[in-house]
Amino acid sequence: MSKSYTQGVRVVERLSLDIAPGEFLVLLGPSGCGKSTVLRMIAGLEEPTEGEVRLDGTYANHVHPSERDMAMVFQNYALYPTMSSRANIGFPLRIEAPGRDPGPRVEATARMLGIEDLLDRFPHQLSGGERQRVAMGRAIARHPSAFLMDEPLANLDAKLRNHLRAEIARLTRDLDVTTVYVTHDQAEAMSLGDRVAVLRGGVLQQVGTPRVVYALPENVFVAAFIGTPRINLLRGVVLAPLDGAMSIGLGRQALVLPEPLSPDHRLLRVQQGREVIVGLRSEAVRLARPAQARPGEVAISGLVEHVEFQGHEVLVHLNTGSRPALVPDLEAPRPVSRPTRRRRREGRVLDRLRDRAGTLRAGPVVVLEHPGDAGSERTEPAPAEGRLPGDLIVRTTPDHALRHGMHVPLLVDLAHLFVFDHAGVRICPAPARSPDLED
Ligand SMILES: Nc1ncnc2c1ncn2[C@@H]1O[C@H](COP(=O)(O)OP(=O)(O)OP(=O)(O)O)[C@@H](O)[C@H]1O
Repeated sequence: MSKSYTQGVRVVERLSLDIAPGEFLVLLGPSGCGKSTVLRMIAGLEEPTEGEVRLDGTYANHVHPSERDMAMVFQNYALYPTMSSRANIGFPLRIEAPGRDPGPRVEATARMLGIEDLLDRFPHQLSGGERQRVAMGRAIARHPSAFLMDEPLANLDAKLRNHLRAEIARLTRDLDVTTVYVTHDQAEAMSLGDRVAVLRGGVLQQVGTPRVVYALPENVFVAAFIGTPRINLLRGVVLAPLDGAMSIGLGRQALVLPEPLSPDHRLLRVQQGREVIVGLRSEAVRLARPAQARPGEVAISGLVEHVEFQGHEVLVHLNTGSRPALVPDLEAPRPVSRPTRRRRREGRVLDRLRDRAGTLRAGPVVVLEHPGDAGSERTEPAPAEGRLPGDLIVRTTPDHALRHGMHVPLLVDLAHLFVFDHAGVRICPAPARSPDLED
């Protein structure tokens, strides 16, 4: 299905998703990517501009929200301020079955959520977490066929969020109710979802189990959006000389691919001379000398730029002489200078062109700052605005005595190497190859 609010501008672009009965599906993406719009179309609060919503296989575009047997939970609780928790939880039951006493269901729901002692309080007498529990109670009490949750934990502090997250996971599992959950928090998505659907600019990028979207991201955006610390993305170039070992040049250094080449590495040969993006999660690199290399590990080195102490671990920001690839939607917003009149006019023309094209809000997944000069011997990485120095972040234990300016040896585990083409699409591991992870 697609959705346009203003004519021609699609905020959801040909999204196709099958949600299984009892499944917990998370819609994940940055602010404004269309998650809530998708949820509202499922709820019936918005009608798709094109396409179909099917409920249990039946065309349902025109089915009124109240007829869809779904319960929504919002970020802002949306409790009736003049009603007690008891009345709030019982409200949908009274609408559904007027004349029947909602009491027993309300009591049972409150027991399930551990909020029996809050039933006679009013919303202004409750904390944020308690209000959200009451809102959950109101959704659960009706025994709907689906829960739709729009960032229900966004207004709570981190500790409470973790606690309620665990509660939501337990409740939805126990109740076995199909749940669609919207969030921009990847950690929340990964810990809750049976599957995670990653959206960007209204376009579905990938849908899969948390394990698959983490281990086999289909493009640079998914790779960068999921996982902390964020994956390292370095601009590289594939070097495949006829008479020597194949390698991926990373500015000042290169990853030499061990012989015999693995099937995935062999496929990289067609990229010879082309710019690629190398993705290394922090677990793919360790601080160790070349002599300690295990099979499949190759040596590079880096200069310590910054050491981030986190207690149980340390994040080391290194300069390896490569240049980072930027993922536009994920970079910190840059200060916008006031547009000149000319630029404003150009903006309007662009908007009109975009309108006429009918789509697409999603630009390129990745931006290579200076296309064409990837192979050149630039030794200094160009630091992106607002970023910490260094092009590679490595996780290590706190017992390494590291200081700014130290030169340290590194081992890269090629089993954890991702390679994306210049447009950001994953080419290694090869997309067709699906290790046992793909389920
Ligand atoms: N009623 C509306 N009229 C016009 N544009 C809208 C309307 N609702 C949403 N939009 C636009 O549609 C796009 C998607 O919005 P949506 O709320 O679905 O995104 P989201 O991913 O849920 O974002 P957030 O996490 O910030 O809520 C945004 O650009 C938004 O400005």
